[in-house]
Amino acid sequence: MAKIILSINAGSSSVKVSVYKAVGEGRPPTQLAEVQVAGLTAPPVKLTYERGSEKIKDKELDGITSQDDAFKYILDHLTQDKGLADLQNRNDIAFTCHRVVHGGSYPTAQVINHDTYHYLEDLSDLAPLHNVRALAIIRACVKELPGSKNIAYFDSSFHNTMPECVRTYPIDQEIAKRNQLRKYGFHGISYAFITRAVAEFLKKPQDNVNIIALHLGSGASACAVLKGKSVDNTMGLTPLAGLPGATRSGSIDPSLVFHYTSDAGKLSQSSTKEMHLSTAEEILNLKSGWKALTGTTDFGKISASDDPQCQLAFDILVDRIVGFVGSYYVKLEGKVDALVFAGGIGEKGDKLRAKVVEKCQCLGFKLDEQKNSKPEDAVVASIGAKGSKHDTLICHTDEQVSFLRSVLAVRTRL
Ligand SMILES: Nc1ncnc2c1ncn2[C@@H]1O[C@H](COP(=O)(O)OP(=O)(O)O)[C@@H](O)[C@H]1O
Ligand SMILES: CC(=O)OP(=O)(O)O
Ligand SMILES: [Mg+2]
Repeated sequence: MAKIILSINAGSSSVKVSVYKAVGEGRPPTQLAEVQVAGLTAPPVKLTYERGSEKIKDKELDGITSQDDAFKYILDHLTQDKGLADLQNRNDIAFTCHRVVHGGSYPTAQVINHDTYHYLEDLSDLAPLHNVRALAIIRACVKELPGSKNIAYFDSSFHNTMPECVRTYPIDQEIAKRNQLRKYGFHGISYAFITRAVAEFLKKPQDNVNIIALHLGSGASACAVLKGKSVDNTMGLTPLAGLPGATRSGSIDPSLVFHYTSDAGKLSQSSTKEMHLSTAEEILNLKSGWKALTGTTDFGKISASDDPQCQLAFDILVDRIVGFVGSYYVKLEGKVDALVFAGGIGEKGDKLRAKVVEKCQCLGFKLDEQKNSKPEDAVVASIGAKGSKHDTLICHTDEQVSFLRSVLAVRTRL
């Protein structure tokens, strides 16, 4: 019987699952298929599926409203695909690897058992759009796939190398330690993939790579990578800090919430037994960002529109990104191999890339316009102008491969 591994990535607006087959000790598993259910914050929800030459693109789905629904749909889709001969039965699935955004102080992948599950559950309030949903999928796996082993890897782990002065918030340190209030940073699974892929592209050892990386998806962040390690990330205690996103405000003056509503500290109506969300957290995580400014969370539409609110949303993202690029350029002392764009917006948004790089021209970044509008279809593609001081790259990040590698690295037997 084939040993099938599912890599499950519950993002804030999508669920992406890659299917792999274990081919034996010491050899990397082979990828059989990739499936994505996207648009959970901007219906219609759409299915994309790829297995060899078999492709489904943007098929509209009804009745799917959560990451949990999406996962169950994906599981049925995979087992019912006659062309996926190695996965005809749920018992074929031996391992389910999960992207969990907040891993607290976990440095490496963890097998899910009673203790690890509850540790992650306790962290749910610190990643309200993510952990609760990833844990719901883990519970679904335990129920629907009793024969498979669940292993989790974390978006926060890559940032464990951030210096203390970056990690520490200037607040009462006794309270900070007791309540684990510090900057954790997120999108680390993607930044680990980007760092490794860019090192290969530049033909440099990974511990010699300095980049400013931008993961711009429904959640957006920037990361400063020095000698292959994260030294700063714009997200913080939770994924709310830093850049704005589809439904998130990004960094604002923290006292704004008390002026926005006097109910800021009360539990929101969408709180559940699993998710304790204050009114302020709900406003800043779910009712802000592009959605609040433009009514849509689709940044492709926002970029193409000449509506003034869309243009404002576009300009806000550009402004916040270039602010962090400048800050990280200084943190890296100008020794920057490349500025790297990744994530749905980073990979597809040529207009945004053009504007960001134009504003960063004073630092030595310049685009080749033709390459930017028609980038090479490769994992990493250069879009920088010939002769510019620093290169600009697009990286097609693959979080599912990245956390699968991290799981394999801890030598869980496959
Ligand atoms: N052509 C495009 N230009 C700019 N943004 C785009 C384009 N196509 C898709 N996007 C945006 O990419 C984002 C989704 O990114 P992705 O990284 O896949 O999401 P998630 O954070 O859920 O993993 C959405 O905001 C979507 O609108
Ligand atoms: C951490 C985070 O914000 O993830 P996503 O962009 O997938 O929502
Ligand atoms: Mg994502």
